[in-house]
Amino acid sequence: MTLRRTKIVATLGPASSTPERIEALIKAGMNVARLNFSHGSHDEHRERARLVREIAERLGVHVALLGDLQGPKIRIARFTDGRIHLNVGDRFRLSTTHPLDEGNQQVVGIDYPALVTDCHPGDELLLDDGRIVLQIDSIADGEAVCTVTAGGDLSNHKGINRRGGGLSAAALTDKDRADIVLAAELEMEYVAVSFPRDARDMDQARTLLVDAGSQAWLVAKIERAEAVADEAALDSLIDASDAVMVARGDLGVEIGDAELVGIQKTIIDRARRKNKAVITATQMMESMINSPLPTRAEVSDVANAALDYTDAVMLSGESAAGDFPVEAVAAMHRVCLGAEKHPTSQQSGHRLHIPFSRCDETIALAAMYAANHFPGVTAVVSLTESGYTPLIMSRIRSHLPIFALSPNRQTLGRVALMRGVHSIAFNPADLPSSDVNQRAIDTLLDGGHVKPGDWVIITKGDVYNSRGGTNSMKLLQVGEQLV
Ligand SMILES: Nc1ncnc2c1ncn2[C@@H]1O[C@H](COP(=O)(O)OP(=O)(O)O)[C@@H](O)[C@H]1O
Ligand SMILES: C=C(OP(=O)(O)O)C(=O)O
Ligand SMILES: [K+]
Ligand SMILES: [Mg+2]
Repeated sequence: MTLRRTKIVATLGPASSTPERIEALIKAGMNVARLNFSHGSHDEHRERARLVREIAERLGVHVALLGDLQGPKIRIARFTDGRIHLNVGDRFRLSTTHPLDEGNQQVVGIDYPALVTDCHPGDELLLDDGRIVLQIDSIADGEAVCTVTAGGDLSNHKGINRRGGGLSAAALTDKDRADIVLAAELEMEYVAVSFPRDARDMDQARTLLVDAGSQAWLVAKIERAEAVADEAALDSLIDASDAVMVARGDLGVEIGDAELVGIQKTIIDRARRKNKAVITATQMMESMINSPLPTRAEVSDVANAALDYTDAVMLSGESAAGDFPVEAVAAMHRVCLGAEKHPTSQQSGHRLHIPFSRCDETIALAAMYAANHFPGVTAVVSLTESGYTPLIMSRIRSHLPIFALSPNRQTLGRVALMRGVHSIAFNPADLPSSDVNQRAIDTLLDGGHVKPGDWVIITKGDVYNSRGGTNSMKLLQVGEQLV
């Protein structure tokens, strides 16, 4: 089977919570399951996480869990009937005093008192990633009175942005703190911070995670106008993270859709140069919420993100609440494989003229350079403790698979997000060091990933228990007698 390089993140929700569905999603190609803490209870998330772990183990694959914090996003509360429909010209009120469970056709509650002080008549509010637009007519008695200028269905908990940005509270809320503890309990491989303003927000989240006993890698969601206002702002957020997400839902609303495509390319490129993973998110297969096939535009969007060399493409409503979650994963799988055949996916000019700064980085990049240039090589193998070496390796464009061999379950899950990296459980601790390379090759042979006569490149460190320990690479021919 052809290994897909571009990874698939799928959000789990009501449409993807039964054991059968989760199994089908994994078989169709879900590499990372996203639990969105903006929706659902802790017990629901616990149960989904348990199912993902259990089913992945039974199927012999590694699927990472990504917890996505709600952050300071302002959301409407709930409707008595779950949803309403707004028409252009309707008058609709957002109220800081209306009961939170009793939204109706005229008014819905909102748990953000500052809305009425931060907003002014004439401001435009965008709901549900911009699908619904309200113009504020007046503000009085704790309510914003609005006219609908773009209508549609509106359901519980949809987000609110102001056109032009600048509408949100402090970065980590009390709810986020509680959700971080849950992420630690569930040993999630990744935690995403929503609406970080700068590196301090990321540092604060990291401290909270470490205090909760979590080893999760941190994802900065790039979704504020401020975060992409200049290169320094973007770079400082990337530097403070292990991975970033091009969170196009909110970002597109804040900066406008015309700017979005260029910014996506900039974020992917800068993240990769800084040895960070990157996820491209939101509305990638949006029409598949109601349709079993994507549009040509969606096919093109997913393929172009893959050609931009994103690590992963993401599904939100398509897999969480749509009618065709498994088909959406299958469509992404198919489209990514197609895009990866294009020559630009395989040729690299990565950091050709830029010095390296660390030993493991130098070995990782040299290994990939050698692999890309020596035609006999069919696989790159990294014996890794933390997953950091395969992360660096996978920053370079290549058509060769990178195998991350690790004894650490969280590491095996973590590499599931990285482009072109495939995980294999492998414990070198009890082997004499002279046997380790042969045993690694045998493992690849057993999995049908290489055949006698192939060349493989193996990287490793002298000790197996520290991040950043990789200091050697070896070029070996499969089947050759090793000493
Ligand atoms: N755990 C969940 N429980 C209920 N509904 C969910 C859940 N996760 C996602 N959804 C639904 O799928 C939609 C799209 O998912 P997503 O993009 O993750 O959410 P949002 O844009 O609201 O943050 C949500 O608005 C919500 O209606
Ligand atoms: C992924 C995003 O965040 P959320 O779905 O939580 O709004 C986004 O805004 O694109
Ligand atoms: K979220
Ligand atoms: Mg968002």
